[in-house]
Amino acid sequence: MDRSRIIVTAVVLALLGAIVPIAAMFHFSWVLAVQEEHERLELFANRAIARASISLKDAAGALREIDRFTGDRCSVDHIARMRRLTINTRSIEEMGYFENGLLKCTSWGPTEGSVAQAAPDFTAADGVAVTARIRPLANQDHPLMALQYKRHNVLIDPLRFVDIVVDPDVQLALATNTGVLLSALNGPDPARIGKIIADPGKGLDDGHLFAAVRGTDWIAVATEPESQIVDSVRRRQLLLLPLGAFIAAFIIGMVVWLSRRRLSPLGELQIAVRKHEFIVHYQPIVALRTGNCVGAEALVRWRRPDGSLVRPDLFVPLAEESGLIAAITDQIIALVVLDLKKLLVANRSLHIAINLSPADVRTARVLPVIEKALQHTGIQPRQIWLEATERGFVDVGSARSTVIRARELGHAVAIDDFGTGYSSLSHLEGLPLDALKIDKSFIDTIATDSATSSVTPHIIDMAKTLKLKIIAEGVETQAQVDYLMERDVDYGQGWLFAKPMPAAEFMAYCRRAGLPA
Ligand SMILES: Nc1nc2c(ncn2[C@@H]2O[C@@H]3COP(=O)(O)O[C@H]4[C@@H](O)[C@H](n5cnc6c(=O)[nH]c(N)nc65)O[C@@H]4COP(=O)(O)O[C@H]3[C@H]2O)c(=O)[nH]1
Repeated sequence: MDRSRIIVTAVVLALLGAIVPIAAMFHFSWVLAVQEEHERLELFANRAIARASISLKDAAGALREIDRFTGDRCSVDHIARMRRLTINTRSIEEMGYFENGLLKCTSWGPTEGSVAQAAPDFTAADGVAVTARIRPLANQDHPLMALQYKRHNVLIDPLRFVDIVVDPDVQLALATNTGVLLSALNGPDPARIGKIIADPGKGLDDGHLFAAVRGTDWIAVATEPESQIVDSVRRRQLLLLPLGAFIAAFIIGMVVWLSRRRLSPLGELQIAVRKHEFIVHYQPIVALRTGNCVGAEALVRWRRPDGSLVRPDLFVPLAEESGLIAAITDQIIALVVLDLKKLLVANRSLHIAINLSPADVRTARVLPVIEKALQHTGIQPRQIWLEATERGFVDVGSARSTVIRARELGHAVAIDDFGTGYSSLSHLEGLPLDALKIDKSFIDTIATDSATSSVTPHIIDMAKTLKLKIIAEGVETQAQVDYLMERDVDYGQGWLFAKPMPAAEFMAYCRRAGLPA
């Protein structure tokens, strides 16, 4: 992902991180307020059911008691008994006695026997038959409910069933389980109640919150306008919005931190390692006397997703500092094998020099990696040279054991950029090296009157004393070649011969320049 895409992604994530938690808290405030209100409405509906059941139980008790009366029916005693029960039972408006399906007397006295017994809507669990709505002769506009047990019945004002204390904004309705509306409190909309009874539960309908509860014999519905929860929502918002703002700030902070990390050089390098964004260019090494190509130095390049190449001196120091260099070295080893296996197998005199970091030299970790990479390839270990700068040999003890082990495995080991650090002859004497690369800065002084120009012959002499092969690095002019050849320097590497190039070009170069016998 390139920088602009990372920035756009980070901005989008930060915006989402800011909006989503706050929007979620608005939503939760609403959901919690609705949930609480539903519970309150459910409580009212439950109370209405309990109230209706108590009323029904009282009325049924009165009916059973009058049924046990043994005297003459509709006698003074019978009527007086019915009246007493009517007065003492809160829910009962009137009690009546039927004979042959016609009302013969009530708690208020004998009747003319013209009122017929109403057909029941349902029979409750205790055997009491319920007729939901009957219109008494005395008050046709105010329907009552009739409960009937054997020959007696009682009339009940349905309002008694919802006779509970509720807020004025809460509307209550009670219906039979079969859906017949019995009574209502605070004037609920009958159409809405009808809809809710048909599908009882909790919810929001046309700006009204509702909760319906189904009892054994009844369904109670409590509703109220949605606007009633505004205060409750605000209260919750006051609590939850700071939490949302905190989460938003946390997410934005994380996005900024992660994107800065991702955009930092180290973050980019880590991703490059993970995505194997490295390639190898090969710079030919030539035999100065014949001009033949004897091998190449493998030089890493970081190919960015946009195709641009990053020079190693821009990222190798960071890779060494962060420890990522180990993974990069491993990838370079694998790439060298992949790129040049055929060429190396066909030309045993060719070698490829791989650069090791100081840590690689210190730990020797890289040796088994190379051993494994060469397995079953046909490439001989002596065709892989290992190069390390003077910095890699500072800790002589561990460097020495790595060099010894590398040479046991068949590799040649070269000291790179020689002369730029603090290596001295005595320092080198302790290391069983194979080759020495003279740094470009010394080659540059050849045929000049620079102050350091006198150092180059000393380095050459020193290498010869130690019987090391000498490779002159950064050769750019024929004058430098002539000078080096005069002093029997074996090999040269530099732009005069070729710049670092991809594997295919290097193979073509070798064919052109010729290979040693
Ligand atoms: N102006 C000029 N330059 C010349 C000439 N001949 C060669 N060079 C450059 O000198 C550098 C030689 O590599 P080095 O001394 O090992 O120095 C290397 C090496 O220390 C390090 N490096 C490169 N690849 C790797 C790698 O795979 N692993 C590790 N650990 N370090 C690497 O990065 C350094 C720089 O590598 P490069 O940028 O490829 O630069 C290369 C090469 O392109 C010339 O005639 N004129």
